[in-house]
Amino acid sequence: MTVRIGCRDLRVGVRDRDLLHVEHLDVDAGETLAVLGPNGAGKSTLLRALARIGRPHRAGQVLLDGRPADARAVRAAVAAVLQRPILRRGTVAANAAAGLRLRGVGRAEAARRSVPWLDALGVGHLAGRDARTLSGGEAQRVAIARALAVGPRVLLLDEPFAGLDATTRTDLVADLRAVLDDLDTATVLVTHDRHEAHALAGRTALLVAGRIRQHGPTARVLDRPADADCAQLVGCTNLLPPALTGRSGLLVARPEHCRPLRLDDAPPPGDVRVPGTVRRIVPLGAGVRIDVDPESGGRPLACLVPAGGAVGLQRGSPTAVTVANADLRAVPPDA
Ligand SMILES: Nc1ncnc2c1ncn2[C@@H]1O[C@H](COP(=O)(O)OP(=O)(O)OP(=O)(O)O)[C@@H](O)[C@H]1O
Repeated sequence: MTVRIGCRDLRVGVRDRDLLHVEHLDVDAGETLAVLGPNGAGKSTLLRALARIGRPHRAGQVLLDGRPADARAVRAAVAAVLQRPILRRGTVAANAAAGLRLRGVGRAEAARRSVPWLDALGVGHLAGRDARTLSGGEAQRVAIARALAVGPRVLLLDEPFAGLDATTRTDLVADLRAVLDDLDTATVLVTHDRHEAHALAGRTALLVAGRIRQHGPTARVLDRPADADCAQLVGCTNLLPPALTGRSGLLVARPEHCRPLRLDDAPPPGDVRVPGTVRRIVPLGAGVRIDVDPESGGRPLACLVPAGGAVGLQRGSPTAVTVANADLRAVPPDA
């Protein structure tokens, strides 16, 4: 694999405040890297700095093919898709061709090269439609087709699925995955959704407060959070300090791995068991979320169980949140 785009010691700031400081990031040709972070972490700032658009970065370098690249070289290599697609007046076909037209390609050639991307993204049948009449999901597909039509060496996606309903999002994620699998484009996907990272990216970087806290193969990052902030990002939202578990060190667990048992049910040996009281029960369609206040105090623990899993429990019921040893992860305590 060859490194297609990267950065070294990249800093972006306002006045005396650094919004972003990324020491080292590389994305290979044909690879998708997810940048996962909470609101305000600096994800869009990183994407814009990589694309060399907007505010100039304060320090550091953006690399293309391993060498420092100026804004012109980066812009020639990169196509970006933003959270809310901006489509121009005119037909869907004209919008899909717009990136190529901007790069000086003639009208007929631009149409010839862009129409297959509309087909690949499942919106070929809308080619003649006024682009401003499209739904959010359709518009996002056209925006992705427009970006891919230019044959970008680097594709930057800034929360491209935000604002889409669950079914539309799942369909688009699957279609995009199939398209990207056939390209040697280096793709950076910014998202706050770990499921999107899992579906699309071989590697994931967790960005917290402008810094990369953890970085590695997506499956490993999602399964082995490096600290409590990373644990929250990857869905291990239950914090189990020693006072709750009797064990040394901070443990974390996913709600789907926590079960509210009756107080007199003996958990299998080795499982952690936290006695408490049901705080609330929230039906969530296919499942039920049961929040439990631990007896010894601290933040409530969330249990996600299949529908029917709350039988016999109500607000105020005594219970014991139980987690199998294999589902617990140890993280260092906050610095
Ligand atoms: N011009 C600016 N002046 C001051 N602060 C700014 C400016 N632009 C961005 N910021 C701050 O920089 C931080 C990072 O913003 P950014 O948009 O990159 O976050 P993000 O991770 O993409 O968030 P979201 O998920 O909400 O889109 C935020 O705290 C934001 O308020």
